[in-house]
Amino acid sequence: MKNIYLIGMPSSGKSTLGKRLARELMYFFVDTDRMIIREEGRTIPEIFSQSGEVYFREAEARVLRSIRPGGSQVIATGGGMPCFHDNMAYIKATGVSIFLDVSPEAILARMQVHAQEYPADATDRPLYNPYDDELLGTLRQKYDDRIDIYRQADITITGDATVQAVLDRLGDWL
Ligand SMILES: Nc1ncnc2c1ncn2[C@@H]1O[C@H](COP(=O)(O)OP(=O)(O)OP(=O)(O)O)[C@@H](O)[C@H]1O
Ligand SMILES: O=C(O)C1=C[C@@H](O)[C@@H](O)[C@H](O)C1
Ligand SMILES: [Mg+2]
Repeated sequence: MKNIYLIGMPSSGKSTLGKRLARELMYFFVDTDRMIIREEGRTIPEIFSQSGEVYFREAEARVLRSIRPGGSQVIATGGGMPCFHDNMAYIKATGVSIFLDVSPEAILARMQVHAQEYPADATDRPLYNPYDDELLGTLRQKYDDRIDIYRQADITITGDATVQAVLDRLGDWL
C-alpha cells in the first residue's frame, strides 16, 4: 500500500497523529528525524552544531530516499524537510501527503507547554528555543517561508487533526 507522509511545522502533531494513524491502518510508523539520529549516532542539535544545517538537509534527503515506496508506512517528516532538495516533489511522487496546518500561535503554545512538561526536551530543536522571546516571530517567518511548499500536499487538515478526520479525507487516496 502507498506510503503516507505527514508534513508541517514542528509541533504540528506529525508524530502524535502519525502513530495513531499507523495503528488504525495497520501500517508501520517511521519518523525521519529519528532515522537521522540513529544513522548519525548524534542528536539533531549535535548535528547542527558540529556539521551545520546544510549537512543536516543532505542527511534528510538521503533518509527520505531510503524509505521503500509502497511499503505501507506512515512517515512523520522533519519540519523543514519538504522545503529542501526537491523533497516535496519526491514525496508527491512516492505517496499521499498530508499537511497538518497549525498556526504559529498554536505552535508556540504547544512548544511552551511541552517545554514545561518536559524541560529536558527544550533544546531538542536547534532552530526553535521555547524560552526565546522572539520564538513567535521565528515561527511566523518559517511558516511564511514554507507555506507554498506545504500547501502542495494532497490533503490539508487545518487546526487540531483527529485520526478520524484524516481517515475520512484519505478516502480514495489509498
Ligand atoms: N492536536 C493537538 N492538540 C494539542 N497539542 C497537540 C496536538 N497534537 C500534538 N500536540 C502536542 O504538541 C507537541 C508536539 O506534537 P508532535 O511531537 O506530535 O509534533 P511533531 O509535528 O511531530 O513535531 P516535531 O516536528 O518536533 O517532531 C506534543 O507535546 C503533543 O502532545
Ligand atoms: O523546522 C525545521 O527545520 C526542523 C524541524 C525538526 O523536525 C527537525 O528536523 C530539525 O530540528 C529542523
Ligand atoms: Mg515529531
